[in-house]
Amino acid sequence: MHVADKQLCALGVLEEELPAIRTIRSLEALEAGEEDFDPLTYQVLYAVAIGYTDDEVNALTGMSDQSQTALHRTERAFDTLIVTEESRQTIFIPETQDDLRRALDADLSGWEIFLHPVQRKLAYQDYDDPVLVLGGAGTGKTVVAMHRAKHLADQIKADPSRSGERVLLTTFTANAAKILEANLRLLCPEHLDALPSRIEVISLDLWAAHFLKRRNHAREIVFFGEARERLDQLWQDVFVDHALPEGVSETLVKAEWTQIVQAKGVIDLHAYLKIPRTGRGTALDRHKRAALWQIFEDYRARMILLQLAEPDDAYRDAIEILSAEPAKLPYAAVIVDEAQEMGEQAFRLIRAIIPQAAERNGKSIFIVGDAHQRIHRRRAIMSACGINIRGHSRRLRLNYRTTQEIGAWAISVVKGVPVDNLDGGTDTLQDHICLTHGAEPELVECLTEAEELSGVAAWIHSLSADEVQLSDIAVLCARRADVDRVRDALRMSGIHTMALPPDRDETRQTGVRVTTMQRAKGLEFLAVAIPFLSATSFPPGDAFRSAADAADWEDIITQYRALLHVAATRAKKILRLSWSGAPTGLIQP
Ligand SMILES: Nc1ncnc2c1ncn2[C@@H]1O[C@H](COP(=O)(O)OP(=O)(O)OP(=O)(O)O)[C@@H](O)[C@H]1O
Repeated sequence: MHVADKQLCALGVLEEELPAIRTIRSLEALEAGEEDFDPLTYQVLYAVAIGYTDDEVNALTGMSDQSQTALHRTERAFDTLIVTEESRQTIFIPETQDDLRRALDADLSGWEIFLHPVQRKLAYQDYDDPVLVLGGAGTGKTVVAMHRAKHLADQIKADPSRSGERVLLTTFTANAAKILEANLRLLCPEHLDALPSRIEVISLDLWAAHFLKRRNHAREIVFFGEARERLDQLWQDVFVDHALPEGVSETLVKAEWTQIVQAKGVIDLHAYLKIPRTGRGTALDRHKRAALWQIFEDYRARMILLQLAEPDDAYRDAIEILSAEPAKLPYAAVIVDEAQEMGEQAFRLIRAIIPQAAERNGKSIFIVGDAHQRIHRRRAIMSACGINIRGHSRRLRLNYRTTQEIGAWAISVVKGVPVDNLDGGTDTLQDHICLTHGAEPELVECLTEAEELSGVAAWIHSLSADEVQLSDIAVLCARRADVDRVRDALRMSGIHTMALPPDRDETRQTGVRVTTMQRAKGLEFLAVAIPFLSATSFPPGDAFRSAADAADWEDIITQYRALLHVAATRAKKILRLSWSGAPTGLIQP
């Protein structure tokens, strides 16, 4: 690619740096020479090299100052932020008096005021087809999803003939939905508080459960806990009554049930014999499949007898009801966050809530996700579930949360792992850019776990001495049991802790946040410690309980890579990783 000197200078490159720039022949060489350039020059060169247009580069460089400003929460008044033409392009300008008052009065985060032009366009444009937004951790996918919800709810509010319509903003877990709702309350409380509310925020599991309850569905949907144990017992009863085909273990039967039969919605032997089992590690011939089908039928029959249902059953039942009465729902749109965790039945349900025909009447589907962060094993190809994005797939590339140093480390954990784009293609973080710089992640090798724990406590004390708020620090663990251990150790060192911040109200409480990596999804902290990354603890031994063969084993390792990637990308500025003995093979110390 040739870019003229004049053009580079117009984008902000210093003239005296041009000779050095002209020696660079590849992106790798540019990355290696980062230290040699002025930071702004580097940012411009990088953006040009990965194909940004001049306008995008200008927006990016103008943007970085303002996002920094917002993240540091300086006291600048809102009207001084919108004086320049450049900032007008890059920020979200309040459209109502209420929005403006909130922006001026409240302690707002960056995302409530700023939107990058790419984000703004995505959230505020009208589309004829479903839209998919991909982007690495911290690129503002959730922010875009929230602004999209606000935009669509604004349109409903503005048109009295649409009164009663609403936007369904959904995500994978109830915890993530809670966080979303708390943030949305800052952006557009009037839509949540309206009667009836113009935006409904709920996990898809719960949505399906409520929907079926209103339709007098008799079966209890089993998510976890005591009912889950009853299903485990059911499997044991079924195994007593059936001989397993040669070479097939109980673990394999259960994995086949979850990952093929339930995930793909297979309901009869004929379909099961024909279904492609892509990704499964153990071959099953016709004969074995027929034998397994008897086991599956028996398990299903017993489950129905006990009036229990698995989440995929619930999705399927809801889809069936909706297919018979599609027009009755109030939803003008479905917006999906964390879409990488949604399986086939979930996408089919979303399609059933907004059937294709309804798109002609202005109803819409908007999906955001990042398969690098898939921490559960469900996956799907959206177009195979009837959600055809017809080229409406967009990528967000700028990471507003983590420093370049933390981002690079987090990406190294998932490097080489093939990652999908939720629609049958592949995805990559090659063009991911972090907007800020900071210290390298601290990698700490210890002799024992006790030493690790006292190291984490000393680290927290030193951050406190540097005036970092305890509530801005998190310790993230792979296992629930470790959360308690960490809390005990920190308490002994005189450090106040809090198990989990489920919503905004609690973020005001003091105390270091100690939680599992899974529950940290959707959150962010100034400083994050991740202990217990030794070869014997990460992944934890019991993680492999459901592995039926080598392919499952690999899958679980990939899942734990993603989990560590998620945990590391929760850190905005400081990341500390530790292990005792040998480190996990998932990191390069
Ligand atoms: N245009 C922007 N200007 C300033 N800050 C922004 C902007 N967009 C997003 N942010 C901030 O970046 C951080 C990450 O945003 P968000 O949580 O939406 O990203 P994400 O892509 O959903 O992340 P993840 O996939 O890791 O959950 C948040 O602190 C958000 O406020």
